[in-house]
Amino acid sequence: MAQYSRIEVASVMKEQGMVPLFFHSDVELGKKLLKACYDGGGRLLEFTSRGDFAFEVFGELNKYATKELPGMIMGVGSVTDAAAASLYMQLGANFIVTPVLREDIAVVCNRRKVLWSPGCGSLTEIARAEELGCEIVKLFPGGTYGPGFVKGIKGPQPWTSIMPTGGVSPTEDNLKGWFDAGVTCVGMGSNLISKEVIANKDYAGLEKTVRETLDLIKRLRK
Ligand SMILES: O=C[C@H](O)COP(=O)(O)O
Repeated sequence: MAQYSRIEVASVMKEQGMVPLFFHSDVELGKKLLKACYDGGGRLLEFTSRGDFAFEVFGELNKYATKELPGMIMGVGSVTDAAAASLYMQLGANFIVTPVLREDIAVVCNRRKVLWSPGCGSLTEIARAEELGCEIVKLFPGGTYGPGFVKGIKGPQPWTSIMPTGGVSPTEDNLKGWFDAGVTCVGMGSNLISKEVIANKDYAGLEKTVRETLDLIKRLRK
């Protein structure tokens, strides 16, 4: 079961300002990516459920993180149904991210007091997610909506915590736009843990980018 309460998870998401995410079916490679993010200062990561053996791979990565990376919070994204959410929680997922708002997933996560973040694309969906107890909503695909959409939502709903995901990149221009608009954190996959990083096994490069991006986010928030 989850090792961190949803309050702890939400607070690390907010503090870190970024949720790195990836999928790979190779456990050993996944451990190296995880370690690079951790050594770069990351303390929370989303493994996306996007391919063969995702359950097994997550189970192994979570065991590794629990044993070798103290304080690392592991969650699962791209979860599309309540059965999968339940299984991932059984494997120790500390949070669940979904591409769409599904009330059955909200129910199973709430029952176990596990933070869930649904992909939303309208103010009506966001409001419904909050009624169901969502703390941080994922704006998906974030790049399609843009920072202007976030600014618009923060007008009538200043309490809403938003995590744009999809098309976010670790550049100053891109992140400044999002944080100036008032996001709580951003989700970052292919522009951070890129195909090139994986193909070249550039773990040192990933560690450096994670460190620099976390520093950049701190600076942008001042
Ligand atoms: O839900 C995850 C997103 O599809 C990741 O998008 P990204 O690779 O553009 O960061």
